[in-house]
Amino acid sequence: MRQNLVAGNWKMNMTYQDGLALVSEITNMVADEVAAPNAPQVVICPPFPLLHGIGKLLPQGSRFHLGAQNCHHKESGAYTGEVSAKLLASIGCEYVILGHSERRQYFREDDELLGQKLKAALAAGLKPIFCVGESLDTREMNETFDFIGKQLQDGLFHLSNEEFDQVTIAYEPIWAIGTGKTASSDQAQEVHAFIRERIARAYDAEAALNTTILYGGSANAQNARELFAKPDVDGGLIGGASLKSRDFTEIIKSF
Ligand SMILES: O=C(CO)COP(=O)(O)O
Repeated sequence: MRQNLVAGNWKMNMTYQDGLALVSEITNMVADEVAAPNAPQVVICPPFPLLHGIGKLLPQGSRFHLGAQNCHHKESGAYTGEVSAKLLASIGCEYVILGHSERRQYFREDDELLGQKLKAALAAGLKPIFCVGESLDTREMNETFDFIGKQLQDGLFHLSNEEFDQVTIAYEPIWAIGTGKTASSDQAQEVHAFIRERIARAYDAEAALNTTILYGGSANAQNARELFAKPDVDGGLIGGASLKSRDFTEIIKSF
């Protein structure tokens, strides 16, 4: 189902104590607001050890949801140090980020592995937030659309219609992540519209209209409103600015 959504990807930041304090601040600041009709769903994606504690702080049945930043591709077994999708679901996780460029780059996650992770997440009842996005080189060579088309085709469009229904897509240009150099709202809109068109081709027009597509990459309290005003931008996947309660709350209110 297409919805306005803001997800905070904390990456490898925060201690347990700081994380709980941050979430308490955010839920208090957001609860003070009368929910606007287009108020977004909010997904908090902290590191694994914080998930359970933060889950307990999120008001039940509210617009706050819990998300993980990764999961293993097998259901269970001898995989020392790994975390299964099933375990995540059992502690109240609803979402999982997959295909983030940092995991593709630093942990060599390729389309085949991501395909298995998508299946494992979906089998456990988690909703994947699947990331795509081009490097600066790719953009400068005018290959952005080919590159993202291939990421979608090889990484995501093998899912069945029912499986694809559960997926949120995040467009995160690598050159904008953590650089303070955000894509312009027009650049974001252009790629989001392209993604929607490719979904229509791979599935159907209804699937394209129903897919939530987020923008990520140096989104902040100053630029969120302009980005979210674009017709194909349904919200954001926020890194740095999700670590500050005031900034993140401002972004949540930017619809
Ligand atoms: O990678 C991101 C979210 O997943 C974006 O990070 P920044 O918002 O820090 O650029």
